[in-house]
Amino acid sequence: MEFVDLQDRLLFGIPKKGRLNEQVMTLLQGADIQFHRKNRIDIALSTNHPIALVFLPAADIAQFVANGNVDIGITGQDMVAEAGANVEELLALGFGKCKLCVQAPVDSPYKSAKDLVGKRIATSFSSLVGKVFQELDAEAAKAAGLKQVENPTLVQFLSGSVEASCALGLADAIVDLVESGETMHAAKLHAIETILTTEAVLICNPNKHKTNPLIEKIKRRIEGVIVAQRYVLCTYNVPRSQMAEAVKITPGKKAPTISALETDGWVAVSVMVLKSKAADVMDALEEIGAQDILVTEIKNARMG
Ligand SMILES: Nc1ncnc2c1ncn2[C@@H]1O[C@H](COP(=O)(O)OP(=O)(O)OP(=O)(O)O)[C@@H](O)[C@H]1O
Ligand SMILES: O=P(O)(O)OC[C@H]1O[C@H](OP(=O)(O)OP(=O)(O)O)[C@H](O)[C@@H]1O
Ligand SMILES: [Mg+2]
Repeated sequence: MEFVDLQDRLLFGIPKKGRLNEQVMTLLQGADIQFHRKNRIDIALSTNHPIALVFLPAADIAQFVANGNVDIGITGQDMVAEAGANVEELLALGFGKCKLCVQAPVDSPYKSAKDLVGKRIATSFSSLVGKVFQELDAEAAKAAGLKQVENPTLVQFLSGSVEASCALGLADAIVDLVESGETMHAAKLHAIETILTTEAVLICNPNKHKTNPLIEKIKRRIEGVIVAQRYVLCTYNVPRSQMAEAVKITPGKKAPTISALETDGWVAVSVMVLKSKAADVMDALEEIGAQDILVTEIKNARMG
């Protein structure tokens, strides 16, 4: 194998496949972190920064960052919690949003996690789930005046297709991620408790952050890409008498930029608006007499 010289490069752990991969690739592109990845090689040197991208399973990234095998990385908060990894969360990225839920067959009598004490639970999150059920076991024992329960809950690790385990008779319930609920409903399961909510995060080894200005630069660039993805720029003209109303509708991220127009009694406003709210904002502005309302995409941003 060709020798890859990683000396003096910041190592950046990237999910190599799965739900987070595509969006992370978009972030890297937006942040202008260029690289060339050879087929089937999991380390790619950036061509315009002293960075090496290390493509890893999302589940391993938190531990790699905590151990200092890579300096920074992107993975889910669920993965950080499961690994019990000591990492610094630099930035929540706003994608990979889902919940880790206890799920039971819809035709089962289980209505809460407590009902599953002494039963069999299948999950890919055996460390987190083990802790949850250890506590529930202890509570059940205490309530019964015992030192410990006779039948401790059995938490069984499965690396994938966890939702099939109830139908296969392997488990009484499962703990797995839920986003749309499609997978859960297709397996005739329903959520009876949420253990945590999660999204993708940029993480860093706690000892590396303060010493490496490149980490701060990457964070700022990624932050800019996220703002640009989330917001649009709205400009409009409005009678000065309606300015207070207009500011209520478009308060902006910090404050709107307001400038006087040549036409007497009118002002021009330029303001950032959440993309998801843009159509409602345009309706509301029109109602108060605003004119020439334009919404434009933001390509990149740096906020104060
Ligand atoms: N349905 C989902 N919706 C949103 N985010 C999700 C979803 N499933 C997983 N994630 C997030 O993505 C992270 C990585 O999960 P993913 O399933 O992509 O990895 P994987 O299991 O290694 O890949 P694959 O499923 O391709 O084998 C999870 O830890 C979670 O944070
Ligand atoms: O609520 P939903 O929108 O259906 O999403 C939840 C599913 O997404 C993930 O699976 P993934 O697609 O990563 O497949 P996997 O089970 O092979 O990991 C997760 O493990 C759930 O099964
Ligand atoms: Mg998966």
